Amino acid sequence: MVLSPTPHLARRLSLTAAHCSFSWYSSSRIVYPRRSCAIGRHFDALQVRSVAAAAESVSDFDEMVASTKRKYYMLGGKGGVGKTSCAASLAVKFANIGHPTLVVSTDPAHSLSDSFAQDLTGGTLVPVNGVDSPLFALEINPDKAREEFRSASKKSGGTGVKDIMDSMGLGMLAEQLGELKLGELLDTPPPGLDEAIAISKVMQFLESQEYSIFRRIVFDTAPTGHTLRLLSLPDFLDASIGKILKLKQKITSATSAIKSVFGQAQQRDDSSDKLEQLRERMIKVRELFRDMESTEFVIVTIPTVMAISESSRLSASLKKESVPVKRLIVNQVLPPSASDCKFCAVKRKDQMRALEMIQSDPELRDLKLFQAPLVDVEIRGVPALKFFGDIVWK
Ligand SMILES: Nc1ncnc2c1ncn2[C@@H]1O[C@H](COP(=O)(O)OP(=O)(O)OP(=O)(O)O)[C@@H](O)[C@H]1O
Repeated sequence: MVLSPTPHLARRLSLTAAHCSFSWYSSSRIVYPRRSCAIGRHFDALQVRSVAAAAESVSDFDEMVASTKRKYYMLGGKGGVGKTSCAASLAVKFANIGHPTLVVSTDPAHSLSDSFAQDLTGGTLVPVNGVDSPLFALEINPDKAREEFRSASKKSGGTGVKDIMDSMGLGMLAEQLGELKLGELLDTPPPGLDEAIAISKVMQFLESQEYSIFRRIVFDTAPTGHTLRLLSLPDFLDASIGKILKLKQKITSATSAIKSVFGQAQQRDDSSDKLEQLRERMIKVRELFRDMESTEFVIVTIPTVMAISESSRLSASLKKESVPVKRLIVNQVLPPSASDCKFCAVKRKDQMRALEMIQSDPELRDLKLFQAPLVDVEIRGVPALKFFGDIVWK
């Protein structure tokens, strides 16, 4: 099969390197740009065969689009491997296939705006232009989300309650509160907190009727370290908030008894409600992460030993936490070439070694593999994302 990009796209993605020019061809179900520069043909044939062998369990994208039920895809991996490019291209592909889609960045260092070449900042849903079905993007403002959590928690269980207790001479309870280490949590939020709050915020959006149209939700997540901490956070926050609320209840009944003695009216306490809501949302985030029916974590990696080792650890952690993980994208794979560029040949050999690692890695070998070629232009804007997505998501 030969793919011929439109002249416009060919210009945008003029896949030409200093010494090579490209056309498109497919091997098995993988489509590669073919370079006309001359690397030994024998070597090339070997490379094509082994890349194809390494990718024997090539993805079945049909499975990802088949259902009209809402599905969540979380793309994550090591920093800089191409998570945003893959997430944005997947979102464009879903939308063009006919699924109204929302793409969300929960990475505190957002790059969705750069990827779509559109201003998507502001923490609200922004329509992405140039796709067939509705595609909206959302970059959660981590500072705002964290502030919301801080103010809700502080009012309900943090300094606010501690001050009240101190003023009432309930120092012992204040000490108990100290044991919760809430102050620490609020002042130096652990990595992953932004993301947990961001995801819970998205859940809040999606609960409303207005957003029920979305069938595919694609998350561009923060690098691996954040993800791993994020997985344990809902449990941690659930437990912390649970303790705070229990303590708050004790204090409230104590204070209401005192107040009734002095005939003071009870005041409605919104902060507890808010904290309870946050807790419920955290529980939903935890459930969402483990829902085999609707959620999938897609690992994005590149063909280097370091990145694949990290992906293996990520996969193991996800499985240990019962997070469904079925697919692996290997991005930036050097296309086969007919040139004798020494650098390319050495680099490709190196990549082959890394690709072979996947086949023998117990954490990765059973995952469905997607390969994305390294292209020599930035994948930026909807036409480029569409083009890239058509190569990757098959
Ligand atoms: N297959 C590819 N070919 C060429 N360039 C690529 C490819 N994939 C990604 N890039 C480029 O690499 C850079 C980083 O990509 P991207 O922002 O998607 O990575 P990321 O994993 O989301 O990064 P971060 O961890 O910083 O959020 C971008 O300039 C992007 O255009």
